[in-house]
Amino acid sequence: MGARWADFQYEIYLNGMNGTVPRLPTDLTRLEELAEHRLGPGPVGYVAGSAGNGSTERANRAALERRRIVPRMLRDVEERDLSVRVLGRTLPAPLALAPVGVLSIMHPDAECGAARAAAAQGVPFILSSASSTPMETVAEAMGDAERWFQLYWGSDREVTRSFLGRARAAGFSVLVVTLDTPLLSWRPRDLDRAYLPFLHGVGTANYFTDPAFRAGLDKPVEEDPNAAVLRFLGLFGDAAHTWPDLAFLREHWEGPIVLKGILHPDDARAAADAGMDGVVVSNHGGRQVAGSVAAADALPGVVGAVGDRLDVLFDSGIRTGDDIAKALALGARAVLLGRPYAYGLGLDGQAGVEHVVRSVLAELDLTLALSGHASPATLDPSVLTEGSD
Ligand SMILES: Cc1cc2nc3c(=O)[nH]c(=O)nc-3n(C[C@H](O)[C@H](O)[C@H](O)COP(=O)(O)O)c2cc1C
Ligand SMILES: O=C(O)C(=O)c1ccccc1
Repeated sequence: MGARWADFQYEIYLNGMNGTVPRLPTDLTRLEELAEHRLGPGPVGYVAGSAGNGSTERANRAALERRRIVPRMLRDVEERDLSVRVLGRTLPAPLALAPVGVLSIMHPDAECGAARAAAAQGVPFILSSASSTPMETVAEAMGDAERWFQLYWGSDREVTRSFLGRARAAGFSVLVVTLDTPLLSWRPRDLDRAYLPFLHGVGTANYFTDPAFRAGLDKPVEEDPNAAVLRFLGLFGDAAHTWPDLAFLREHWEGPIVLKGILHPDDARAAADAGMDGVVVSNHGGRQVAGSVAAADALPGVVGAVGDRLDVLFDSGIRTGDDIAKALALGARAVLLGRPYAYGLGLDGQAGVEHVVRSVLAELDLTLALSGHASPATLDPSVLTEGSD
């Protein structure tokens, strides 16, 4: 219920009566700067960095900030409910944690810390193929909480088939297939430091524990880790896939499938034609195509093309509760939160991720209430205006 999210505001003020203030800022746009000061330059550079000169990342923020909410008054927002129906399930709020690989570079609790935080708050956790912890270990840390698996759809069918079987057996219920990363982009912050976590064996846990992956190695991973890393780099992506290949995934995954990285209405139509259940409008947080269309600018076109055929989710640039409100008003059913929770993890482990989730949802609840909306259901494009800068 909405009130539950807004309770965080009172909790913070009440703690203040004992002289306690939050350990992390409640304006989540400040987390990046804090992380830059407190965390190692290689890891924070990897998370904060993006493609080219960063223009896509800046465009993502500008496209959200340019849109402004027009608040309405006297509409009875006393009882509020942020829950939404997405992919046949009810989520307590229109939010999931985005797949973010290699989280052990942020904090030793890594994916398990983030997953426990998501579980504690009732928000789905999307585990990356490139996690630093095997999927079974993360699943165990979550109990029966909602978890989705993100697939890097690589060039080895046996490894893909094995990942899908393992993910289903470990209780991951939705498959999120990332299409925008068949190759890593030109990322100057990482290039200038010659920093790539995988070369140090971070982010390869699902592969190194996988029977199909291991079967393709001449020597066990433990005996020749470099050969294993090279095999990982050779197969994690596949730039030769085309739309008909989706039939393979449809055949081997029983639950909902969501395609992540959709920016063109025709690609969204192709997803629906291929029997997919959802898309994530995303440019990977500006980390893949420098000069790409801002994700929020691509959202209305995709919603117009397929909004009545499948569920449209959104990420890339979400930093605040009002950003979420804007994405929902543009037609997204829910959003994924990326970098902010990775910084929260880096700065304060599981508690940091919970702080980030509770802050952004409290802010969303209060933003909706103060704008005249008791639930996401009344949001539509008419709620927004494009103010002059
Ligand atoms: C450090 C880092 C690692 C990421 N790893 C993955 C990944 O393994 N799989 C994936 O689909 N997306 C990955 N993403 C992209 C996120 O899922 C999401 O699309 C992006 O973070 C959204 O942009 P934002 O964080 O700027 O809002 C990663 C993003 C970051 C910052
Ligand atoms: O860094 C990323 O953005 C990313 O998505 C990724 C790609 C390959 C492996 C791990 C993460």
